[in-house]
Amino acid sequence: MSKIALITGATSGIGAACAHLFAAQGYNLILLGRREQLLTDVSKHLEDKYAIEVKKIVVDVRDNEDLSYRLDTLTQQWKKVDVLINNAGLSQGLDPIDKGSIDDWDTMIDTNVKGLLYTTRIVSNWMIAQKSGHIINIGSIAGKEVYPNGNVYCATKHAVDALNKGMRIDLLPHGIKVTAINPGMVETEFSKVRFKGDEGRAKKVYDGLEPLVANDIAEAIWFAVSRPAHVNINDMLIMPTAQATGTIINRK
Ligand SMILES: NC(=O)C1=CN([C@@H]2O[C@H](COP(=O)(O)OP(=O)(O)OC[C@H]3O[C@@H](n4cnc5c(N)ncnc54)[C@H](OP(=O)(O)O)[C@@H]3O)[C@@H](O)[C@H]2O)C=CC1
Ligand SMILES: CC(=O)[C@H](N)C(=O)O
Repeated sequence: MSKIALITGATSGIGAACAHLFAAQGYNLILLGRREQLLTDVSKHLEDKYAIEVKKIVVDVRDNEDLSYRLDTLTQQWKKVDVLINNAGLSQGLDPIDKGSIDDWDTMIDTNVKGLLYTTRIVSNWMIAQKSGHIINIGSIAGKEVYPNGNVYCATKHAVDALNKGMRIDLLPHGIKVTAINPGMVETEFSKVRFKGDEGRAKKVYDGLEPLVANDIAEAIWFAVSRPAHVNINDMLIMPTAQATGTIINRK
């Protein structure tokens, strides 16, 4: 059976780019996201184009009960996951700590941290059973530096940074590789989501510079996954040439 990649947040951006790249490499895919139509469109396109098999799971990674149920009902064959890409995540707002929305904070913490934990808690056990696997955690430059008004989003990505290091220690004895991929600015739906659909404000983020595109990150992930058995990429920081630090550029 072909190798299997499980990708959270596969309906757009980096996750969708990873789905395309891994499909092109002949992987069968388990794709997760909340938007069913987008998931169906991506899945059908890839099955037609690459003659692979795709399992689509419409789920909110914040809902551990539903996530556990949907993953547990996969067949044993489909639980032989070779690569887990913990990608689902978002930012909400860009406000100073004294003005931030508690609901926004909860959404970011529940998605970026707890959603990643819930998924990993299940899939890591599948990998332990097969004594192999590779977990890719999508962090951010925001997990290395804090920028003005980045507060809670940066905190969630700092948490991912710590979790990545912890997973690497805990899972090494089981022959499981763990890698953090930390992008700078990537032009996806990220900023539109951050600014709650304000496309003008989202576009302004990238004014005057050439950001990364989703495939830049997918290719970096493929590099990490395709290293020989004795090599592990622990942590990769990938920035637009135009972005020297995590400081938000042109985001007002
Ligand atoms: N773009 C950037 O500049 C950077 C992005 N990152 C990180 O990269 C990752 C991917 O973001 P990016 O591709 O840019 O953004 P997008 O908004 O394009 O994609 C985010 C993906 O996550 C999914 N998602 C969000 N919330 C949930 C949820 N509760 N349950 C399930 N899936 C969810 C979305 O699917 P759906 O809405 O269908 O559920 C979507 O597929 C995120 O973790 C982000 O923090 C890191 C650094 C920079
Ligand atoms: C600054 C970044 O590169 C990142 N997209 C973020 O918003 O944290």
